[in-house]
This record gives sequence, C-alpha cells and structure tokens, in this order.
Amino acid sequence: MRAVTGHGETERGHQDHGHGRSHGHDHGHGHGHDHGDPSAMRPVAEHAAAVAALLAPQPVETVELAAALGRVLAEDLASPVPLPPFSNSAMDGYAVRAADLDAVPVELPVAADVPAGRTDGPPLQPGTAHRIMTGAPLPEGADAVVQVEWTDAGTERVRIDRAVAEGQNVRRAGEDVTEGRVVLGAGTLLGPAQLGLAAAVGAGALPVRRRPRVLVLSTGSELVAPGEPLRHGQIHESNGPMLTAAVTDAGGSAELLRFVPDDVAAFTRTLDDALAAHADDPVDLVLTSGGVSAGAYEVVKDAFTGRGVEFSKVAMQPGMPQGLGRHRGPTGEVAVVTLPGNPVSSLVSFEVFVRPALRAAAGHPQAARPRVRARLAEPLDSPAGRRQFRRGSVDAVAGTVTPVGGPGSHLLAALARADCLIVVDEETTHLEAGETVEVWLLDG
Ligand SMILES: Nc1nc2c(c(=O)[nH]1)N[C@H]1C(S)=C(S)[C@@H](COP(=O)(O)OP(=O)(O)OC[C@H]3O[C@@H](n4cnc5c(N)ncnc54)[C@H](O)[C@@H]3O)O[C@H]1N2
Ligand code: MOO
Repeated sequence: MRAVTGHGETERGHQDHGHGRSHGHDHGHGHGHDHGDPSAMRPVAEHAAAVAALLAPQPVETVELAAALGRVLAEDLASPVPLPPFSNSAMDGYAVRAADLDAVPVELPVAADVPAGRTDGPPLQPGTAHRIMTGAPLPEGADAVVQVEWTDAGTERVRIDRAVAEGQNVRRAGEDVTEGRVVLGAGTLLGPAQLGLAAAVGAGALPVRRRPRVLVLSTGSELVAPGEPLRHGQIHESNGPMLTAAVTDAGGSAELLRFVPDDVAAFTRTLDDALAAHADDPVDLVLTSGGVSAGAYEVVKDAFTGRGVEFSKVAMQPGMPQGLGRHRGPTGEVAVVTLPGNPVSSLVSFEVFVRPALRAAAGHPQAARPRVRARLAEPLDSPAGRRQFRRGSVDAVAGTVTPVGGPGSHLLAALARADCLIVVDEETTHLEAGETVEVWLLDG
C-alpha cells in the first residue's frame, strides 16, 4: 500500500482511473533515464524515515523575542494578566455616564483630562465628563465614551450632540484574554502575531526548540567560488549557497564550509577540522553534496564508506543516489546525509528528506510542505519505478499546475522559476493534461 499524505488520504485516489495513464509494466520505457534496477531501489518513504530518525528532537533554549521568529514554542505560555489589562477608551473623546446623555444635545463640565498612560485618573462624578484619549483607562463611574467628533471638543465644558449606549467605545478588561489563560500552546510556530501576543502578555523571552545545526560541505574538483572566473571545465559552486539557504529557510542554523576537491584526505580534513571547532557547540547534521554516484572519483562515498555511512539508490527522480548514517568524527558521532551533486537533485532531495527532518526536530507542528491537488496543464512522462518530482508553477485559483522545464537535474534556472514540486508516483509513466496530481507548495 502507498503512504498516506499529510491530508490523511492516499496519495493517489481511484478517481484517476481510465484517463489514459499507463502503468509501469512496459519495460522498454524509461530505461534511458534509469541508472539502476528500480525494483532494487529503496522506497522514498523508507529513506525519508531513516533521515528523520537521524535527528533527535532539539533541546529547549530560552531566547529573546527578537530571536524567536520562526521558532517553535516549547512550553505553553499562560498570560499572567488579562488583555486588555484595564477597561479603556477605544476613541479620543469624553468619558461619560451614558445615562447623562438622555437628552442630547447636552453640556457637561469637563472635570479631568485622561491621556493614555495616566495612572491616577479620578473617578467620574455623575453629570460630568472627562476628556479621554484612546487607550487611556476608563475612569471609575464612567460607562461609555463619546468620540470627539460628536462634540464641540471643549476643554472646560463640552457640548455633546449625540447619545451613546452603555459600553460604547469601551474596551473591556479581559475581553481579549482572561488572566491565566494559555495564549500560545506548546508547538506553536512563532510568527509576528504570536510574538506580538507574547510581548503583550509581558513575556520578554520564550522557551523554544533549538535550531538544528548543520554543516554544509560541497565537493568537486570542477568547483570555483561564485565571483571568481571560470576556466573551461569549471563551474561555480552553487549547491553550498543553495543548501545553506535551504537549511536556514527550514529553521536550521547552517554553516557553509569551504568546498573541497575530489580528494578524500582534503574532504576528511575539512570535515573533521570543522567538527573539532564545534566541540562545545555540537553539530546535529553534516550535509554534503556531490561525490556519491558511480564515477571514478566519488569522494564522499570513498571517505565515508565503512565509517558508518551507507549509500543506496532511492526510487526517485531526481535524487537517486543517496547516503546517510553516523560519521565517527574527532568529537564523536555525527549524523550525515549525502545528497547528489546535480543541483536540482540536491535541492529536491533536501525537500523530500532533509527539510521535513529538520523541521520535525525543531518541533514544527507541520514538518511537510503544504500539499494540494491540481490538474496538469500539460502532459507529463515519468520513469517507471521511480517517484518523480517535477518542478512546476501552480495556479491556485484555477487549480492547475504547469511543469516548468524538463526533468533534467541540471536545470537550475527552471527550478528557480518554479513554486512547487509535482509528484508523480512510481507506477505512473504518463499523465495527460487535465489529470490530477499531488503538488507540494514550496512557498508555504
Ligand atoms: N554511471 C552513472 N553515472 C551517474 C549515475 C549513475 O547511477 N551511474 N547517477 C547519476 C545521477 S542520477 C546523479 S544525481 C549524479 C550524482 O552524482 P554525484 O552526487 O556523484 O555528483 P557529482 O558527480 O559530483 O556531480 C554531479 C553534477 O553536479 C555538479 N555539481 C556537483 N556539485 C556541485 C556544486 N556544489 N555546485 C554546482 N554543481 C555541482 C557536477 O559538476 C556534475 O555536473 O550522477 C549521475 N551519474
Ligand atoms: O537523476 Mo539524479 O537522480 O538525481 O539527477
């Protein structure tokens, strides 16, 4: 049986039957794309579970509000105060007793002036008004506020032209939050509104899950730092900046190491030096890219094989060659995930395996990307036996999705134009325009 999506439904319902999909029995199809026997490959869900199991839930730390954006609250936050803390005026105007305005227009003496922040305002005597500003405490004895526009704005005496009902323009103490109420539950993702509420109830710092710490290391003798000139045969190192950003975006804390050539000694030295430098600040994950397929110079595979990291082919496209495990570094074991070097393979693998694992470890209530169903605007082909993740552009209003670029895992510009991934299951080799597919929204 197929895995279940975040929506609690099977990934592909039966409603698609009879719409021209062909299934993976035509063994002549797709071999041009496959670099291995699909039946021997590891299922995507199995590899995803293994990556997730590498990362333990993060410990709790208390951080100031400014540092808590995007973090997950670790404990319930109860409000020690009601909100509003005191009944106050919603308008600039005059605090009155509604009963004194039975026969408008009426003129009342202005007995006091109550700006916001005044803490010693006197009680309101019947038959008088207090000039009051928005947010100022409602005087004892007053039960309504007349906005200044309905008066002659007098300072000694005020003429009030329109009556108000009891409670009008008054924000009652506790109407938003009662004292002691839990305003943010453990597991809440802290965005601007949640941080505003925390501040409003008086919390200057919050207990949150620590950000998982990730070292990012790219490999390849062809790599040149962005900004430096290229010679024929060289390319700019793009996976490192891309994966570092992806880690940060997923709620992790990333450090990009200087990329290394296809040289096992250089790779091991760079990694172990970085791990040693983090001896007091342990690293949760090492994320490499490149050097894991079947070539003659597979530096990551060569450095890690026999040292706790296992390599396998996962039944997906792109992102087939993968590795994971625990590396025995100079300061103990550290989790490792090795992503393939092709840029699109790297980021798609990150989306499928690493991002949800990092978010789950950081306590995110929703570790996966939001998933929707959309109708394909164009037909699609997909290799048999591998789950394909195509880059797409979704039109949420029309409920359609258009593939962006082809399936090639070097098509980084198309990836950068895409806002979603289109998921085509292992059994499907062709989809017609109009058929429904699962779509992962990358902006969510
Ligand atoms: N004979 C086979 N060849 C390949 C297979 C296979 O099964 N048999 N698998 C292919 C697949 S699928 C993928 S994906 C790649 C994975 O290769 P590696 O992870 O070993 O990556 P590299 O060979 O080092 O690089 C692949 C490609 O990506 C470019 N690259 C690498 N790192 C970076 C970087 N940091 N920034 C930008 N670009 C990068 C590199 O130049 C290569 O073009 O293997 C296929 N081959
Ligand atoms: O197709 Mo490879 O799987 O990631 O480019």
